[in-house]
Amino acid sequence: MEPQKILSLVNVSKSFGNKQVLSGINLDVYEGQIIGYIGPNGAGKSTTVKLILGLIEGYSGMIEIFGENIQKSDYTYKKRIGYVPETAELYENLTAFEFLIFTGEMYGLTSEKAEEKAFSLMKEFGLEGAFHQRLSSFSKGMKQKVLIISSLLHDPDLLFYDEPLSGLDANSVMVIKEILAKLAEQGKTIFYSSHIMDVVEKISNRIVLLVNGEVVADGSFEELKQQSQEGSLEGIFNQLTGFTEHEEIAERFVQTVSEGKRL
Ligand SMILES: Nc1ncnc2c1ncn2[C@@H]1O[C@H](COP(=O)(O)OP(=O)(O)OP(=O)(O)O)[C@@H](O)[C@H]1O
Repeated sequence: MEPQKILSLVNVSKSFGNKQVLSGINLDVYEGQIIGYIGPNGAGKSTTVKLILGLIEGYSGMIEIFGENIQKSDYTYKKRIGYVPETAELYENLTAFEFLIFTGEMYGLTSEKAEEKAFSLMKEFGLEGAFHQRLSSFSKGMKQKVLIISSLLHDPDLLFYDEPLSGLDANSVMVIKEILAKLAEQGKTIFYSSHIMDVVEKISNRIVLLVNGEVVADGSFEELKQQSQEGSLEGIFNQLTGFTEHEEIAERFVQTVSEGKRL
């Protein structure tokens, strides 16, 4: 059976004022794919994700999710989506329990089911003792785990993760990587945006590189490696973004830092 197309971007362009941020993005994403969506700071990655999620508006081209044009469909498709944003506004005064019940119910779970699932998932992360504590008292990594749980409570088919491992320790990173691989095996589709190249290299089965709002590479790590003759995704990234100046920049930076000190 042909894999199902989950997400499609056709010639999508977006400008903020007179600044063009995305220039004709074409992308078809299929069931079970883990897309590593990478690119330099300001390339337009978050903008792409926010457009797909309907969080920002005003673009040209077409975006389809689960076969429906998002400009024409109602909001029901959102129930099948999970999202961990780059910077999250957590309701810090709520406890983890309250926050997770709230998001679970918003996505259509009963409060009993949301509580049961939220507690079990918190427990798997070793956070059951903090279930009734306010999020304001959570460490960065604990908050990140709560966000990951909230993105999965309703068992979505399509996941958008923007730097999801931010603040997580090495053990937790291993667990999340494994979880993502298992979710993809079950047919979930994951759109994964990150700057941590070795993680992207390991977990993605397809890598899309965005530079200045344009897709400049799209393929598996093995395919990109063959095209570029570089051994690591970091090397491929440097090569395709034309960046070779790290030593010179560091040299000038440190020189400036050490200038003009009064003794
Ligand atoms: N609401 C906005 N208004 C004006 N410009 C914006 C807005 N959001 C993003 N931009 C601009 O769009 C460009 C792309 O931003 P975006 O956040 O999509 O980049 P990114 O690839 O996710 O970067 P990073 O890796 O740093 O997170 C940047 O130049 C940014 O300044």
